[in-house]
Amino acid sequence: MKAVVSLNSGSSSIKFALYTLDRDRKPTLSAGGKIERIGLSPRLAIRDAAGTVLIEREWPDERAMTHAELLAWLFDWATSHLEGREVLAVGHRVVHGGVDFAQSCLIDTIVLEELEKLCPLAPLHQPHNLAAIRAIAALAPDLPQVACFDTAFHHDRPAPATRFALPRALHEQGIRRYGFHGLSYDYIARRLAELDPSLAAGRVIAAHLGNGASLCAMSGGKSIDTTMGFTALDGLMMGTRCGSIDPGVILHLQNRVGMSAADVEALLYKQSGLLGVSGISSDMRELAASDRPEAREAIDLFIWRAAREAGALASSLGGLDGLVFTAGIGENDAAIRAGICERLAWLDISLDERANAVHADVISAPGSPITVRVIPTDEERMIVLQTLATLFGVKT
Ligand SMILES: Nc1ncnc2c1ncn2[C@@H]1O[C@H](COP(=O)(O)OP(=O)(O)O)[C@@H](O)[C@H]1O
Ligand SMILES: CC(=O)OP(=O)(O)O
Ligand SMILES: [Mg+2]
Repeated sequence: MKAVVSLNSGSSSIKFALYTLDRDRKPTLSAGGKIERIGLSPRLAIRDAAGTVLIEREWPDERAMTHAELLAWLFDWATSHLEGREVLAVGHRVVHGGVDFAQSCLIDTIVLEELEKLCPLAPLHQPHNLAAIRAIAALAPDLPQVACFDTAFHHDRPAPATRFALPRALHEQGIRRYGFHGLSYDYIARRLAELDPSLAAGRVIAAHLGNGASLCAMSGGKSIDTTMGFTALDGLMMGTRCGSIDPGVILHLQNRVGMSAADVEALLYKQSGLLGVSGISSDMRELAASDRPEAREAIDLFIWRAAREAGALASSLGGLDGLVFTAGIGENDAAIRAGICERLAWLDISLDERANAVHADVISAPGSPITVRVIPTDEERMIVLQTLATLFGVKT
C-alpha cells in the first residue's frame, strides 16, 4: 500500500502523520501523533485513525532534549510501523518561503540552499524544518521530499497588507510582511467551506492560538491581512515571543543598555510572551492552573492583545461575519475564547457560554450577528494534500 508522511516541526512540538492512499490517491489517515512540550519536558503520543493510543512516552525533566534527538526516536518507531507500506514522499511544513516560494515544491539541493538563507527570519522553526529534511535525505536519498510553506497562503494579499512604511528599496529587497500559519489557515478556510459555505464566503477572522499565535483576516477564504509579518515575531503575544513591539525598544536595548544582537534575539523569541510576563511558564495550561497574580497578568495581556489585533483585522475586512478559533489554546481553552469575545462585544459578538465550555463547533449565542466557531486545525492533512498536488500535479 502506498503512503505519504507529513512532518510539522513547530516551535514547541513535532507533529506527524502517516496517510495511506487508495487507488485514486485519496489520502486516509493511518496514524498520527505529536511530541509536545519540547524544551520543557517532552511527551509523545501516537494514535491510529480511530484515536486508539499506539504508543505514549514521556521524557520528564528533559529540557535539553532537542528536536533532532526526538526526531531520531520517531524514525525508529516509524521504521517498524511502516512495514508493508511504500512511502511515496515525505511532506514538510517549512515556515518561511520568502518572496519566491509561492507554492509547495519538490526539494532539491538548490531549493534547500535557498531555504537555508531564510533561517535567520524564522530561527525557532526553519532550522528544525531543514534539519528534518536533511536527516531524511541521509536515510533515504531517493525518497521525494516536498516543502509546504506557511507563507504561501498569504502570498496574494492586497499590497498594503504586505508593506512596511520603510523606503521602497527595502520592500524590493524582500523586507516585507509575509505572514505565517498559512497551512493552518488554508485548512480552516477549506473546512469552513464544508461546514458553513455562506460564512466561508464572507469576512472571517481565524485565530490560530498555539505556542505561536496569529490572526488571519479572510474574505471568501482568501487571506487579506494577518498579524505576523517579516518574521513570526510580529502581532500577538505568544508562548515565548513578544509580538508587536515598538522598534524603539530594540534600539534602546542595543544602543543604550548595550545588549548584543544575539541577546536581543533571544529575548524577543525565547524569553518574552507568556513566559516573560508571567515569569512562570510559556505553557497556557500551566498559567491557567496557577493562582499567582503574574500568571493572571500574562493571560489578561494575551487576551487584550488578541482582541486589539482582531479589531484591527475587522477594519482590514471592512466588517466581520465570523470568528474561528483554532490550535492548542484556541481549540481547548474556553476561558481565553470567552475573554477575547467579551472584549469584542462591541463588534456584536456574543458567546453561548455552555457551548463554549464544551468546545462545541458553534459557540456563538443563537442570534449573534457574528458566528463564532471552534475548528481543530490539521496542518498535517494540508501538508499531505499539498504534497500529493506537487507530486502528481493534481488540485488539492
Ligand atoms: N487543554 C488545553 N487548555 C489550555 N491550553 C492548552 C490545552 N492544550 C494545549 N494548550 C496550549 O496550547 C499551546 C500549544 O499549542 P500548539 O498549537 O500545540 O503549539 P505549536 O505552536 O507548538 O504547534 C500551549 O500554550 C498549551 O498550553
Ligand atoms: C509560525 C509559527 O509561529 O508556528 P508555531 O505556532 O508552530 O510556533
Ligand atoms: Mg503550531
